[in-house]
Amino acid sequence: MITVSEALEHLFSLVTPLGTETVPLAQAVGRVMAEDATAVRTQPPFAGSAMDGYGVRADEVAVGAKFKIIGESAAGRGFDGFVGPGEAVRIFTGAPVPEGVDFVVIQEDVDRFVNTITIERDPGDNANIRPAGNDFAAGFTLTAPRTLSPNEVALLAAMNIPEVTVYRRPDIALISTGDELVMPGDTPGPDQIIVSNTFGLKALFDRAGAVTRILPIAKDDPASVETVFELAEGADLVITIGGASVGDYDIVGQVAQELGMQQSFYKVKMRPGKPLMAGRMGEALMIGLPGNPVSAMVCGNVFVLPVVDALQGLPPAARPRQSAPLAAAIPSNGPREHYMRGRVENGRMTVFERQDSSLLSVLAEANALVIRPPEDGARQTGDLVEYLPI
Ligand SMILES: Nc1nc2c(c(=O)[nH]1)N[C@H]1C(S)=C(S)[C@@H](COP(=O)(O)OP(=O)(O)OC[C@H]3O[C@@H](n4cnc5c(N)ncnc54)[C@H](O)[C@@H]3O)O[C@H]1N2
Ligand code: MOO
Repeated sequence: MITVSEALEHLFSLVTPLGTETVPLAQAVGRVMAEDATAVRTQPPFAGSAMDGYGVRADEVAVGAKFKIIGESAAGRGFDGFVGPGEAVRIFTGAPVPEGVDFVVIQEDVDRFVNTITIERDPGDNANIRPAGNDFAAGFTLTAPRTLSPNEVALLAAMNIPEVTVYRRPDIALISTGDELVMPGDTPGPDQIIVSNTFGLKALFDRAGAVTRILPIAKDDPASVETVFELAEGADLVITIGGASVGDYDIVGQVAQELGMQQSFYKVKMRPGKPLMAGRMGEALMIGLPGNPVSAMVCGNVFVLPVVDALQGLPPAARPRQSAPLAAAIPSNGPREHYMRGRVENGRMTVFERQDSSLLSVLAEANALVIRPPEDGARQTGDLVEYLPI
């Protein structure tokens, strides 16, 4: 059996980043930018006032000083003239600072009588002026690749970039297998259960930028699995759930290979998630996830998300780990790398008692997978453990 990091390396070797497309800025959040974006203008393009008040000459600012108001500078409509000694301009936040002005006295520190102001309170040392280019200068570059956050979308807008070149969203086809499975809302027979992790996985992948199609559930017979595989035509990534282990009805690997899947690996030294498989299937990448709901979700986080990232042109790498001290002791680990469900709160990690890979109610409580190396000894309260945020 290979290790988790070896399996990830194998997966990355099967990935070729997808092509690119151009999208309007309003649809760019969460997408991976494919080309550097460079500002063609300086922001702000002029020295602007940071406050509402009166623009004057700094060397004249003193409590008791009087100024004559000679005009107004508003945002979008500046004052064209020159402001000389003893003169002031009424100025508003975001307005261009006129020539001659190098200090804005906020209006709360001033008494105004008709067209004259008197400084009543010490305005301090802050000139309340933002210099031109205070935010960024023309030529400033936001580098690619990066997954665009709302903050970066705002920055691109300020840079006057109306559309962005991004990597195409991966098309993922999700196939659940098993005679026992019915869709949520259907009426299950006495030996049946509701398909669940399919929906969790779609949510997980779509949040990472993919467009995930849930295909019809395949029955535990080769003809049915084959038919549903055909429906996956065109997908960048075909993901099966279940039928991956060694039971008589675990036929996914065999059918996939009959359809031309070139297997890269089968079985990983981890817990849960041991019966993971992957390979190439024509143009697509195929990943076979174990059926146990928590195993499927753990493998989705550990393996599929980095693949979704890499398909979208991000550097091939595991999702970053964090660390936290344990809130309570945990026993030693066995021979497989264990991804234990836990919850980090107020900087301390609680590892849950119940770790069976069928427990979605426990997974839903978790916000972390605590990573235990193989044969890791017992850990005490306060010991630092590594985890993957989920
Ligand atoms: N003799 C052995 N038995 C098992 C081994 C082993 O090494 N030797 N490995 C165990 C491990 S570990 C896992 S994980 C499971 C994985 O089995 P499969 O991938 O073949 O999954 P299934 O048998 O089809 O299903 C397992 C379990 O999960 C339920 N399931 C499946 N798909 C879904 C779905 N989409 N939504 C909700 N639940 C699903 C299914 O009903 C089963 O209860 O094998 C162990 N056995
Ligand atoms: O490794 Mo299985 O994935 O324990 O449940």
